Amino acid sequence: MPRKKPFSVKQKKKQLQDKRERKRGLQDGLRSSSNSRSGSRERREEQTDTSDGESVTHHIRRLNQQPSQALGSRGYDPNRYRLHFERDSREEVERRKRAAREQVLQPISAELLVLDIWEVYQPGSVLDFPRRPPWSYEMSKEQLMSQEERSFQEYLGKIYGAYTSEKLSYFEHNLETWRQLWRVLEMSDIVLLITDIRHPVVNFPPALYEYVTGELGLALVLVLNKVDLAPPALVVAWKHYFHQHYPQLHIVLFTSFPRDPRTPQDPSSVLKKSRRRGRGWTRALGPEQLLRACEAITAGKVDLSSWREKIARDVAGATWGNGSGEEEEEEDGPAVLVEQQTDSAMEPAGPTREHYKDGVVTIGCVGFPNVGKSSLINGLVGRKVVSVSRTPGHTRYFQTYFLTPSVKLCDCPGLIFPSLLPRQLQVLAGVYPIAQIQEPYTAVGYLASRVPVQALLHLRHPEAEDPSAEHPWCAWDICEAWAEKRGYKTAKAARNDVYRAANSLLRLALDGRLSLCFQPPGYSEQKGTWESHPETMELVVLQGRVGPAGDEEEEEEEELSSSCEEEGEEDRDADEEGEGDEDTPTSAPGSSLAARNPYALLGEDEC
Ligand SMILES: Nc1nc2c(ncn2[C@@H]2O[C@H](COP(=O)(O)OP(=O)(O)OP(=O)(O)O)[C@@H](O)[C@H]2O)c(=O)[nH]1
Repeated sequence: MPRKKPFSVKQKKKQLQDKRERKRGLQDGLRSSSNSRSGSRERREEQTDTSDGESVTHHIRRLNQQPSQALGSRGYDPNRYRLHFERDSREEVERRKRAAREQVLQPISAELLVLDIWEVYQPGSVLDFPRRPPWSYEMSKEQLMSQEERSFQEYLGKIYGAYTSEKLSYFEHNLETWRQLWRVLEMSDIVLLITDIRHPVVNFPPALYEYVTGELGLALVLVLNKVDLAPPALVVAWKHYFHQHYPQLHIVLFTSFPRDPRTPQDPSSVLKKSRRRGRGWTRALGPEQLLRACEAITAGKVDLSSWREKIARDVAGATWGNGSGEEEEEEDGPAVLVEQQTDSAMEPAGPTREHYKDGVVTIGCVGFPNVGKSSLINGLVGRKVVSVSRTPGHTRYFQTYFLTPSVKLCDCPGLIFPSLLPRQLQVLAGVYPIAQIQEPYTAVGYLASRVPVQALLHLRHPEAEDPSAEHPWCAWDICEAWAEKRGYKTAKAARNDVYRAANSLLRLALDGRLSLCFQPPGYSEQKGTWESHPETMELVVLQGRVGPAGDEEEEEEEELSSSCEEEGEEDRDADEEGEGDEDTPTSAPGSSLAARNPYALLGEDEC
């Protein structure tokens, strides 16, 4: 019998650790390395980068884990494109929790709601996005993959070599997601960069602008989306800001859920959720503008008359989908949604790019998570063809859809580019799945320093005996007061559930019910000019024209007891939004709730 090899304690420990990891991997429903390009790395909690001879270790947190039952049933790994972020260290989380309990919140003046794109992205620095390294047909698939891995690790190494983790924003560490961007850019004739109008600078990486308009020589359309959530004057000011600094952009204003900015709303609307009924997706504002931009770009090389006819039909009410929630057969377009989750779909395109192949224009929709890419596609089509969710990272692989026989739309998963944005602001911008945040309190503090949350929600300070007396507030107090008001209790000790309250507040901000809008430099000084700008008037009229009529939307008040959220509020943002059963933000510009908000920009003097 062969003698057993001696085994050190250290080796034994390592063996056990590996075994545990393997087991955990299986429970997580992760695929075996043979099916995954990232291979065994997928199961590790750490990534090690060795560029520059230095070892840079990134502790990665993987979000949006899918249940293992989903594995394999449709022939692909649902966890392959999960969000991968650098994990906040335990010390950092503890430090932030302490700060949330101790730091008294100071209101921040309107001037500081300015976001400077140069500070956020430092154009020309290593805060770039990863590119597909050069390749040739002689390379095997494995060679190609490992070259991409290496180049990605070098990219990460450069960023971590230049900035400390504390300075860096959350950004995507999953190479698979970047591969999706590469593929979408290779396929596209026109690139749509979709941004949220409340903070378009957050969603506008200048490196992408340079790459698309310069290196690729493609047209870039900037979509300022969700314009229903900002005052029209601010929307127009942002439009001009981007025109001035990025002259090659085509800019389109869009909202999938228009509402009339002139209609005053009940201040208590912050606690109401509205359900969309009636024509739903067919009311989107912006398809006509987008068509005009595409007509200008294609300059007659593609026949877009079928798109123009479709818009005319939508406007006339004879739409492809009547918005009743029932799917309709399409009259003149193949109703094909192609899910591109296969490896072959992800392989690089040939070196020569054929524009407008077969007389079809391919429009790639890219942008950060949660900016409304999928909603925009639904809004263009006029019915739900791709699913929409509050959870960032919901779209996991790119999908294509023929809007008309000559117009192909391509929906890319949300991408988080590296920047120097505070992580709290990223959370409020919907980049991080709220239900999975380790420490939500400082993000609440960030919000409450800029929006008078206590006043808007009529919160009573937890230590206040006399409610009329002034009390200094910290972020924790706000969460505690909201838990008290909503009746959120912990299951074990029936104490105020502060974590749940913090999540709930962040969701109100994300939905636009607590409004936090940033402004371009110089906006406050020229506010009057923007308010009387002809384009502002035009936008008001346009939104009023397509905004929902009274019978198409109804509002429901959420009860102030925890029982109304028995489903588990932690999971609410994970739900896919269904047609006709959708929470929509109710704090539109001009709402009196917003009007009482001295820090946020919404309708300060509109009511
Ligand atoms: N108020 C308002 N909300 C919108 C609009 N468009 C999308 N939303 C909401 O924003 C959230 C995200 O929308 P999606 O269309 O799923 O966003 P996405 O960019 O595809 O997100 P990922 O799948 O994470 O990449 C959902 O809660 C939508 O209801 C809009 O025009 N106005």
